[in-house]
Amino acid sequence: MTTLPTVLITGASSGIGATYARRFASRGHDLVLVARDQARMENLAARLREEGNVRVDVLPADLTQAADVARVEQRLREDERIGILVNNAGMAQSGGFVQQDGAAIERVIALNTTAPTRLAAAVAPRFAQAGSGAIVNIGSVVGFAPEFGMSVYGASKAFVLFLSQGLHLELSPKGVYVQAVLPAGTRTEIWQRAGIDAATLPPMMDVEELVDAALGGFDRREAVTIPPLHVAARWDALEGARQGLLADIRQEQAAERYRAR
Ligand SMILES: NC(=O)C1=CN([C@@H]2O[C@H](COP(=O)(O)OP(=O)(O)OC[C@H]3O[C@@H](n4cnc5c(N)ncnc54)[C@H](OP(=O)(O)O)[C@@H]3O)[C@@H](O)[C@H]2O)C=CC1
Ligand SMILES: CC(=O)[C@H](N)C(=O)O
Repeated sequence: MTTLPTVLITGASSGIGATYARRFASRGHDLVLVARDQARMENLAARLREEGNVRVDVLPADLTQAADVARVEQRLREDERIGILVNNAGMAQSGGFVQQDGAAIERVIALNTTAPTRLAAAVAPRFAQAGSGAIVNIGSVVGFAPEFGMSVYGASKAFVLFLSQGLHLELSPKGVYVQAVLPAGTRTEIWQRAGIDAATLPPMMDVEELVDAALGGFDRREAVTIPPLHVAARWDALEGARQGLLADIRQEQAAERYRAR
């Protein structure tokens, strides 16, 4: 019998992360749950153990704190049963750029970019050595949309997409699967935590629908999964335009329109 890899999920105490935990447990995977709220994760863990005969460990960590990130990195390096990392923990923010203070900006960047990058870096060498493993990074369609007026959050999610695409190119030839998942508005606590009244926003996707679609992309080994994108050809066109732009960049000379007359 093949042993399924253990899945370490960050932000597993609520929303998308807790739903991933339920879905992976129902597929028979053991889990390591990471977030700050230990009691909430213990509750979820107890339910999953009861329902699914799976092993569930709880690893409390504040991923904006370097020492806590280091403990999770250590677990990822040393626990060889862990074969899937879901980098899901994240936070949004309300208000425009001029309303953000430095500490709030730093928290968003630490949680949404530094932590997932460090956790991926902790596990990637072991996965590459083994020739297997998967890293799932939760981005957002906001990363495409400076128009949404969430510049720091959107930039952090653009980073997640870029990082995922870079890791996909580097690691897939070594047998490691990297997936970026880009949800749009999904009904979770993220809105309330950011001080945004979700009732004032257009209708959103249900969290189970989002995670089931993301897992559909995972099973098909998609590099980028965008559950709310209805016309898949739009993504292919964007990628095609990007490749076309790269083909027209020539580093030895400025473009004609910038040359002195
Ligand atoms: N819901 C949406 O509309 C969308 C969400 N996303 C992304 O999905 C991901 C999950 O968000 P979602 O489920 O919606 O939101 P939730 O607020 O429900 O979940 C966020 C999770 O992250 C954890 N978390 C927050 N701060 C920290 C921290 N400092 N250290 C460790 N864990 C932390 C929370 O747990 P705890 O408080 O216990 O630490 C919680 O488990 C995020 O990356 C978000 O950006 C992307 C697009 C749309
Ligand atoms: C707060 C948001 O904007 C949301 N989580 C998203 O990424 O769509």
